[in-house]
Amino acid sequence: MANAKPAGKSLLEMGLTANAGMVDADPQILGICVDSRKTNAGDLFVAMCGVNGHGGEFIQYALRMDAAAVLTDAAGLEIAKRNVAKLDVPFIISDDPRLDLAHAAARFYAKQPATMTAVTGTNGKTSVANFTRQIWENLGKQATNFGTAGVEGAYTAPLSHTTPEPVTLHKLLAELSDAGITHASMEASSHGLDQRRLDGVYLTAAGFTNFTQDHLDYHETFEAYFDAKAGLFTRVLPPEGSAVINMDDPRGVDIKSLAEARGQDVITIGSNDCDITILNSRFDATGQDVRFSWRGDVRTVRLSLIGGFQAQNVMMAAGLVIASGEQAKDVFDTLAEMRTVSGRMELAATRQNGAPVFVDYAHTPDAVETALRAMRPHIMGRLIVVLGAGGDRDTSKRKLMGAAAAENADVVFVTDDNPRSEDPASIREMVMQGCPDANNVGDRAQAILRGIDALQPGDALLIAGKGHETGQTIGNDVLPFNDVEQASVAVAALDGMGA
Ligand SMILES: CC(=O)N[C@H]1[C@@H](OP(=O)(O)OP(=O)(O)OC[C@H]2O[C@@H](n3ccc(=O)[nH]c3=O)[C@H](O)[C@@H]2O)O[C@H](CO)[C@@H](O)[C@@H]1O[C@H](C)C(=O)N[C@@H](C)C(=O)N[C@H](CCC(=O)O)C(=O)O
Ligand SMILES: Nc1ncnc2c1ncn2[C@@H]1O[C@H](COP(=O)(O)OP(=O)(O)OP(=O)(O)O)[C@@H](O)[C@H]1O
Ligand SMILES: N[C@H](CCC[C@H](N)C(=O)O)C(=O)O
Ligand SMILES: [Mg+2]
Repeated sequence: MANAKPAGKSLLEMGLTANAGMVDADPQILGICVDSRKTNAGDLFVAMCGVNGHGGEFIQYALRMDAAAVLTDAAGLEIAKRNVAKLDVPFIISDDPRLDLAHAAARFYAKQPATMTAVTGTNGKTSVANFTRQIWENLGKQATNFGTAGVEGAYTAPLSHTTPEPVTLHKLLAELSDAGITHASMEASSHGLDQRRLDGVYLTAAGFTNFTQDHLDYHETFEAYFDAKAGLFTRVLPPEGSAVINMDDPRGVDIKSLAEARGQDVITIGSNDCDITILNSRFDATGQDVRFSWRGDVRTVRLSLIGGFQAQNVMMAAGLVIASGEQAKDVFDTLAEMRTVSGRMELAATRQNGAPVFVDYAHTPDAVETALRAMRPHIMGRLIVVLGAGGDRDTSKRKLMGAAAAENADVVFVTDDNPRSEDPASIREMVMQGCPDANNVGDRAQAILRGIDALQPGDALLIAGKGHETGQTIGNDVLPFNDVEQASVAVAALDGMGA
């Protein structure tokens, strides 16, 4: 792996000016750190106000580790003054330390793939980012995508956040650049946007998929959640960038106005009178044929993907690639090559009687409804679903997820999905409030086995919520668990190993 750690930089080179402490000093900054427990000598320590407390409390410890400078806000400075006798390093006091951190990290690492896109929206970010990378690859580019499933494509690495925090993000971008990656597509989570994690990235284009309920535990109101997402267009994407917008979502029109007000070019996607218009679709057991137009020019493509929403995601990826400079015809010529994104409507196993088992990452009410409704035209028989809801996450979505399952599937199994610190039975009870007739089977492997056992010829099973995940988080333990593997094991157990 390339060593992306740059030589030291002065505060000035990082765009920072000291306005407290030793204001005349401009030390060489050797690294940037947001956690006092990981601070090294020579680091810029960034003390931010967080969910659990103010990072200002930890300035005293960072200084003991010989941090060379501190970036914080007025409250952080007051806390430091209380805890430290003499502030003998430069302090940068900012109204928005997270924003300054993002730009400082960009200047510190100072490299990124030249062509970069980001996508936001409640659902579809990972899928769009992955399809964008696949299109670039098919056009012969050195490309990666990164987000919930880590870094994928010509460069791979694990990630702990969907949108990495600025230091991790810009270190990664420098590594990608050093490894010869010229094109990268990333996910912009609402947490990441709210916390300014990607404000230092130079984007050529940005996409908006949709806006429905999730993460109200963090954002509290729908408007705050929407504003966080809108920040991708009002703050991060520069005026010379292009916005690619799903107009079938009711909030697409709002994003379009915001993008136009900023002077950005707009490419619209939708089923009516858009730049890319999905005119018609024909679904079968293995995929779909899509008839669409690009600025009036009609084409068809065969996609080996299950679910009409996946065609929307593919078209959004095509829009992002076109917006980033590729010829539309070349882009559309690659679409038949799109492969399933891991854990997104992925065919995990097929029973001897022909009934398929799909694994999907639907973990919001809208995604559960969308995924189940999207499967209907592909199947002839009943639709069975296994789902749960995560612990330590938006509790108000649980009942709604249960209701979406009851309304759109014929048989429902409610099970566990990363209960984390919560009591798993209580989470299932909250889901069951939306689907009182469902089967309540806590053990996920057991629920999958029972769902698969229920499959008759022509039926299909959707195992929702964990997608590509490889663990079940119970308390602080992460037990190995993979829905795709469990589906194969269950089919083999029921139909015989040779099945
Ligand atoms: C709720 C949330 O997003 N929290 C993020 C936030 O933490 P925070 O600032 O609130 O941290 P805090 O615990 O209040 O501490 C305040 C400050 O004191 C510092 N500190 C704390 C303790 C100490 O001993 N020393 C010290 O210096 C902390 O580093 C922090 O800077 O800023 C941190 C640094 O950027 C993030 O790592 C952290 O992500 C936490 C771990 C997290 O789990 N975030 C999830 C919810 C998240 O971001 N998810 C989205 C995807 C969601 C989705 O779409 O599904 C993502 O992009 O991954
Ligand atoms: N365009 C879409 N509209 C509605 N639902 C979608 C769409 N695309 C994907 N989904 C549903 O959402 C699930 C998650 O998809 P994906 O992982 O691409 O979204 P995400 O936005 O990255 O999610 P996360 O917030 O976890 O990062 C899919 O498994 C599918 O059920
Ligand atoms: N990135 C999302 C994914 C949730 C997936 C689901 N398996 C869960 O644990 O709730 C989150 O952390 O909210
Ligand atoms: Mg994602």
